Amino acid sequence: MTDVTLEKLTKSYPGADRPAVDNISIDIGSGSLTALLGPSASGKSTVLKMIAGLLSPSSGDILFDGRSVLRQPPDKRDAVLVFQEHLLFPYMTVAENIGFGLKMRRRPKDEISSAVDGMMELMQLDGLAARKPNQLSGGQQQRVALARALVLRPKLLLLDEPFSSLDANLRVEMQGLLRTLHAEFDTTMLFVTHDQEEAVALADSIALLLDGKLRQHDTPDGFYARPQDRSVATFFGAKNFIEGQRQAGIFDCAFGQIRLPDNAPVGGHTLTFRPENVKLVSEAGGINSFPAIIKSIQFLGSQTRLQLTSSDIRFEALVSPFSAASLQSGQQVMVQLPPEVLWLVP
Ligand SMILES: Nc1ncnc2c1ncn2[C@@H]1O[C@H](COP(=O)(O)OP(=O)(O)OP(=O)(O)O)[C@@H](O)[C@H]1O
Repeated sequence: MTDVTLEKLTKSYPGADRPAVDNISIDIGSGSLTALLGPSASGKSTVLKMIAGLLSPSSGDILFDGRSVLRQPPDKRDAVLVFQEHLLFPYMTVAENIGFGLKMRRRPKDEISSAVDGMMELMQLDGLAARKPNQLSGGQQQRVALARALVLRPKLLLLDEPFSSLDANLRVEMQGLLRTLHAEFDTTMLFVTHDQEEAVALADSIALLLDGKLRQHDTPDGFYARPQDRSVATFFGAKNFIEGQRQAGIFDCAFGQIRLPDNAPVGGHTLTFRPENVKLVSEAGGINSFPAIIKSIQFLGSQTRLQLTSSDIRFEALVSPFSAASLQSGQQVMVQLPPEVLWLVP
């Protein structure tokens, strides 16, 4: 396991008008499963390649367990990078692909063969040893790519959009497998994804990159409960942003005097709350409750989306289909925003 620290890491490609990676500082804890999350072109792959040693930073440092690795070539970093396109050797069998790294390290033949057998079993690749990559499904190819990386027992495993080419069911299966592997191997894992749901489902910490900058590094629930700013909240699906004035523990806005939680950040002037945290209540008078008119109702299967307005301010709620069963557009309802689900962003 390796603790990875990025210190003011910056990469500017020649001719670009802004750095692809801009002054990123972060500590990726030893043994963690961390997602590097961001939309396309936010700099995720560039960070991964610099950590793997395939690209040199323009400035800043990369430390493994407190020591700079900038002068170490990729093969000396004990970090293995698995690409989205698997990049298996097409002319080698599955077993040869998996054993390739150990062969390069000149390990004895019987050691390679037992390590390969062990990985084939762990990755549920039994019976496929003699196949060539083009005789495998996409999911099987991804398993072979993971096996080829993990057989080297790297201290750091880097995965670039590992499951993006797989269909939804296979994706969920591979995500489960990755979590199992993380629990089984003493490896720090850092994976790149543009999919916020995948990051939340898999990672124990998420680093969000937007335009090459690190916007927030937090636990998955931290991004929902405590987004640092509006762009972070929006990336995580927040819809409700209400302008107003903060006065101590109260937010004065179109909904009235809304009581804030004690930990609401100082300096925030926009109230945000998740649609799923809006409560429908039967009576007026509760804390942070106010009337609203239903503008539209959309059945989504396991939830129902309500578009609401109160004092001409639109907001969204997600409620259970059961509690929405008797509702109609145009109807007035009482809603409640419990203080603990509220947050302020700048
Ligand atoms: N070799 C290169 N030369 C010049 N510019 C590059 C190079 N590689 C990447 N870039 C640019 O750097 C920026 C970040 O690219 P990067 O591939 O790191 O983003 P990403 O977040 O991984 O995107 P994606 O999810 O689309 O793969 C982009 O604007 C891209 O065009």
